[in-house]
Amino acid sequence: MVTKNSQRSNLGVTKSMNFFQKIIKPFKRSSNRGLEDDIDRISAQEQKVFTFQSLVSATKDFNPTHKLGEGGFGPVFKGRLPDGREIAVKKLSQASKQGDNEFVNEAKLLAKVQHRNVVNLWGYCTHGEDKLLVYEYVANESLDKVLFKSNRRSEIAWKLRFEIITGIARGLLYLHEDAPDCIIHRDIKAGNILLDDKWVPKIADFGMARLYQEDATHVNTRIAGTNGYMAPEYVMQGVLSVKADVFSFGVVVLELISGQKNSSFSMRHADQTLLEWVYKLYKKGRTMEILDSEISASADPEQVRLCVQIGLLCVQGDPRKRPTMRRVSLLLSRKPGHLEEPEHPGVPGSRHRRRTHRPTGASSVGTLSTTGSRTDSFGSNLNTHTGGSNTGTGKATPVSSRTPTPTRTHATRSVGAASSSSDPHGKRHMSY
Ligand SMILES: Nc1ncnc2c1ncn2[C@@H]1O[C@H](COP(=O)(O)OP(=O)(O)OP(=O)(O)O)[C@@H](O)[C@H]1O
Repeated sequence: MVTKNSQRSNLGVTKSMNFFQKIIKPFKRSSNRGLEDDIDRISAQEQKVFTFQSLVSATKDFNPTHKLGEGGFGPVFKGRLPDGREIAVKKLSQASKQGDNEFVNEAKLLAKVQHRNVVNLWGYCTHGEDKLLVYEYVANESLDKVLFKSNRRSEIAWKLRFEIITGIARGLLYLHEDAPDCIIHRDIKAGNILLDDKWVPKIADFGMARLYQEDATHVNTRIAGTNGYMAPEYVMQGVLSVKADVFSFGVVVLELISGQKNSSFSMRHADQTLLEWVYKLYKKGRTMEILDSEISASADPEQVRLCVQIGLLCVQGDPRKRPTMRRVSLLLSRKPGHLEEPEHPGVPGSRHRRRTHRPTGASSVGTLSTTGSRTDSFGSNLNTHTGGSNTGTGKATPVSSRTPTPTRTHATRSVGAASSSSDPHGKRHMSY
């Protein structure tokens, strides 16, 4: 039996429920929507996807006043995200013929490459024909501008230069041995070292070869290196290994010490390169004469000598003799006991290279091709298998026995004789 009292109290419950629902209803709806928005945002962040509209807003519609410059891969714009973070947006030129899916897959992989000494890729965007990469913005200029194109050279005193050398070494070691997918940069040069507001060096443009695969008809001269920094074996025979990056690193080290640009040094002194000049002075025991006169007062002679010796070890003609980046980092981080004597430096190559003949089934790297005969003991020839992993056994796969693939190439880690170490992780691919 329903009493008046119970009716009244039921009414009270219903009334208060209605009241409660009224209060929470709009809140519930908006909180659901908020939740959905959050999930969308978080998943976009996870996927590292930027909408085109967000990049248009961030760069004020790619306003020319926001343009930081234009390199071989296309223009770069400075932008600011709604959360205040500054970004550098690289609009890739159409030369990247990749399809959207392939681009997205490669960009996702590159976005996992995160280190204090590399320019971190925060995400990407595809919009019609456009493909864009979104990087952290690095506030100071690139090393080449500070060192060669301004009168700011003296701002980077010796201590700073030593720290820059150490930072680049760490970044390269990470790319070679510790990144999720092992990366051979192929274009280490002063212009690809960006400096942040605390002068921390960050390696830019890593992994671009993944986004700019060339095909049989399209010769991509941009991705494979720059004048004055390229290892001779890469230029002449198309043999690519981590040791090619070590060579380029050595050139940057010697440029940092001397304050002289290798390519313009050769123009001024027709008969020798910066590397040969350094080598001769080193051999004569006149190492301190190599040092940039602008910073001689600030220099620690012992550190200068160490860096010259490391630089010269890195630019040796024979890649087997060059140290790995792990060894370089170790040498820089403590006083070396015994450091071997560097041999004569190799002749650095330029961008204008000879295209060698490609044997059937071999895959090309940049503008160069592998040759079946170059399965050197230093071991870093191409491995064109896409699915298999580098086992770290150090055995270079003969080019002729490999499965050709037009889209992706991997190289085996350099593990041969004297100087190379095996892949500590054993299972990582080589990427360019
Ligand atoms: N993440 C970044 N933060 C700040 N500036 C950047 C960033 N990335 C690139 N830049 C600047 O944008 C300009 C163009 O850079 P980009 O790397 O595309 O070409 P480049 O280094 O000038 O030439 P190249 O393509 O021959 O290497 C340069 O001035 C570079 O310093």
